[in-house]
Order: sequence, then structure tokens, then C-alpha cells
Amino acid sequence: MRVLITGARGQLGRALVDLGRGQGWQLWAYDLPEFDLTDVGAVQEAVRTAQPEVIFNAAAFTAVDRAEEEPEAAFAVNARAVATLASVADEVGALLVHLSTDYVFDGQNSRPYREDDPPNPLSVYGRSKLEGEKAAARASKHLIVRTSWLFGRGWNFVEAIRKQLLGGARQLRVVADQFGRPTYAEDLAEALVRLVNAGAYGLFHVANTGETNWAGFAREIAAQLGFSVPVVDISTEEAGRPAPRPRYSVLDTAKFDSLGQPLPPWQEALARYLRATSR
Ligand SMILES: NC(=O)C1=CN([C@@H]2O[C@H](COP(=O)(O)OP(=O)(O)OC[C@H]3O[C@@H](n4cnc5c(N)ncnc54)[C@H](OP(=O)(O)O)[C@@H]3O)[C@@H](O)[C@H]2O)C=CC1
Ligand SMILES: Cc1cn([C@H]2C[C@H](O)[C@@H](COP(=O)(O)OP(=O)(O)O[C@H]3O[C@@H](C)C(=O)[C@@H](O)[C@H]3O)O2)c(=O)[nH]c1=O
Repeated sequence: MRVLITGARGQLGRALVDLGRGQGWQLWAYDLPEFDLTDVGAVQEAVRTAQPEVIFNAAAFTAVDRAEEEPEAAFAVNARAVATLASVADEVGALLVHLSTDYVFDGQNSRPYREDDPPNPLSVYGRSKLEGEKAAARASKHLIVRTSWLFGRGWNFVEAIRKQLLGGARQLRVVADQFGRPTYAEDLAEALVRLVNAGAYGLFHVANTGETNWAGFAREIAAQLGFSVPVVDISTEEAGRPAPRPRYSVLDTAKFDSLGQPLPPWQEALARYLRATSR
């Protein structure tokens, strides 16, 4: 299969590249600085040269707090560049696989969010990703996958907690009033390939099984790393982050799960990630 991957050195991008090499794909893998998704000419040239059957767009502006200060940059990558990709995907007849986020929801639900629940993003990042979904949906062949709380090779919440623990923190203070589903990039990459191979299109929610809050996630990370450092529950207000985040953004993955196997429990996925990244 001829495959083009953007954001190839990001968490998901790396997992996709590894998976693709193992499956013998003909791969075109791009990322900053040599490839800028916001450069229309560069995107057109890359896609026209590769003539891919599938484009995985794993590139994004993912700094949620920084996006509040830099909306133009966030919208350029997360929304406008996706419109370019969608139109050039159509030109070469490629399937566009695009990633989105639980942060398109406002978190007011009391049950997990389904694909047809109305989005209402609270943050610049969430709004830019929702615009990106609309742009991706204009490609005649598209697969849009919302996921959440990703950890993979790169910078993520697990690494932020590990850094504090290794730095000798005597306690951690972590938000306990935001709920979601942690997801391992390797498992997500496999799920994307399964969806593509099954000929799926449209919108899907994909995440590891189970749900927690950030404090619960931090406790599990500390326990699996062998630290007995206490994790103190704090509120979103106490954390004082610039970007508003949904209080409850648990994704309902029944549509994906019904195609075959649900992804493994997030605790088991975390154990695999920690083994793979132990130093
Ligand atoms: N991380 C998460 O918790 C979640 C992520 N998602 C979505 O999943 C997808 C993958 O996320 P994830 O792997 O974590 O992302 P990462 O931030 O790990 O990787 C994104 C990659 O895109 C690159 N990139 C940024 N801007 C450009 C640009 N203008 N041109 C080319 N490449 C660019 C980044 O480069 P550089 O690092 O140099 O900026 C980085 O290598 C994204 O669509 C994201 O919105 C959804 C839910 C949760
Ligand atoms: C590291 C840390 C975070 N927190 C809080 C801050 C915030 O409210 C929450 C999450 O922190 P982070 O900033 O690491 O995570 P955040 O960047 O909000 O993660 C999001 O990223 C984007 C890209 C997505 O699409 C989402 O699905 C989600 O994964 O935890 C603490 O309270 N204590 C801590 O020590």
C-alpha cells in the first residue's frame, strides 16, 4: 500500500511509521522542519509525487494552553492545512485519515460521547480541531477518528508525571475533576490500520478501554513506576491552566468496538508503554 504520513515524528506518527514498515507499506513520512503542512505548494507537491492510496494526517498543533495565545497558528495547522490535504487527496483519489479529539466536546454530558453528539469546544485547540474535522469531511474518501489523552513516544502527560517523580517530588498535585480515556499511540495506530483495512469511512471514536481522571491516571503511573509518592486531588481552578478543558470527555467507542475487538484497558497499555520507554 502507498501511504503518506504527516506529523511522522509525533506520538502517533512514529507509531504509524513503525507499523507501516512492518507491514511493508511504501512510505512517504513527513514532518517539520523539512515539510510544513501549512505550505500549500509543499503539500500539493508531496502528495502529487507520492500518489498515495492513503494519507494519515498525524500532524497537529497540540499545545492546548499555547493555542489560546496563538489561535492563528493553531487554526493554520489544525484546520486550514486540512482543507488543502482534503482537496489534494481528492485529486489523487486517496483516502484521507484525519485525527481529532475529545476536546471538541464541552464536557457537560453525563454519559460517554457518541459520534453523533453535538460538539461544542471550549478551547481554541478544540475549535481548531472541529474546523479540521469539517475540512477533512469534504474529502470524498475520508475517515475521521477522535481519540483522547494520547501517550506515545514524545512529550505527554505520562512524561510530565514521570519527570516530577524522577525529579524527587514528594507529592503530586493533579486535577481530579476532568474525566477521559487515556490512549496509547501504538494501539491507536493499529486501530487506524484495522479501520482502513475494513474499508471504514466517516467518523469514529477510538480509545483504550476504561476511564479515569488525571489524578487517577497519575496514581497509576506512579504505582507502575514503583513510586509511593502521594497524589493530591486538586480542582481545575486550582490548576490554573489558561485553556478551558471539558470536565467529562469520555468517548463512547461502541461503533469502533462493534467492528471487532475493543482496544485493551488503558492500565495494560500504560504498562506496555512504560516497558517500551524504560531507561
Ligand atoms: N496528544 C493528545 O493527547 C491527543 C492528540 N489527538 C490528535 O491526534 C493527532 C496526533 O497527535 P500527537 O501524535 O499527540 O501529536 P504530536 O504533537 O505528538 O505530533 C504532531 C506532529 O505534527 C508536527 N507538526 C506541527 N505543525 C506542523 C506543520 N505545520 N507541518 C508539519 N508538521 C507539523 C509536530 O512537529 P513539532 O513537534 O516540531 O511541532 C509533531 O511532530 C493530532 O491530530 C491530535 O490533535 C487527539 C486526542 C489526544
Ligand atoms: C502534568 C500535570 C497536569 N495537570 C492537569 C492540567 C490539565 O488540566 C490536565 C491535563 O494536562 P496536560 O496539559 O498534560 O494535558 P492536555 O494537554 O490537556 O491533554 C490534551 O491534549 C490534547 C492534545 C488532546 O487532544 C486531549 O485529548 C488531551 O490529551 O492535568 C495537573 O493538575 N498536574 C500535573 O502535574
